[in-house]
Amino acid sequence: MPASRTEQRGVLVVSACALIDRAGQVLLTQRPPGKAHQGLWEFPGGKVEEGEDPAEALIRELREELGIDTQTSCLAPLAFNAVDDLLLLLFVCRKYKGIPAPLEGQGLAWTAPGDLLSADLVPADIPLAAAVRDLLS
Ligand SMILES: Nc1nc2c([nH]c(=O)n2[C@H]2C[C@H](O)[C@@H](COP(=O)(O)OP(=O)(O)OP(=O)(O)O)O2)c(=O)[nH]1
Repeated sequence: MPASRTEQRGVLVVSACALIDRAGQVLLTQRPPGKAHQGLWEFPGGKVEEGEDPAEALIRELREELGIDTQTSCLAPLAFNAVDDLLLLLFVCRKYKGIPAPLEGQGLAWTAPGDLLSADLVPADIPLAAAVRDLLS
């Protein structure tokens, strides 16, 4: 798979999403065994690939990982975090088609905003989770 432009510059851009259901809960997904941060919880999403913008990458990842469809107009930028060579972009999405399913065998947890920071999060996600909690409380 070709390296993205940002990877070549030494920065890995990752788009992720606070997916919010009608009850106001937020979806966390669990990193699979054998990968960095295995077993920790994160927001669904993934790396921005060559030729994609961050929203396009997120739409693709949500389809691949969870089997849901959304569109750029339903993604609102909320926050970012930059740690080492990782630039993490967090969007909020309340409007999507389908019911999120663990298509890659990952754990899924619908989480109340007030409980987000109690989850065993990937470290870079802690300030992002605080931003989501503040948005929803
Ligand atoms: N998807 C996602 N990744 C995150 C979050 N927080 C965080 O630090 N990351 C990191 C973990 C990974 O190093 C990278 C995400 O890339 P990824 O999910 O496509 O990576 P991966 O290792 O699962 O996939 P791959 O290398 O096999 O392609 O960003 C988050 O909230 N969501």
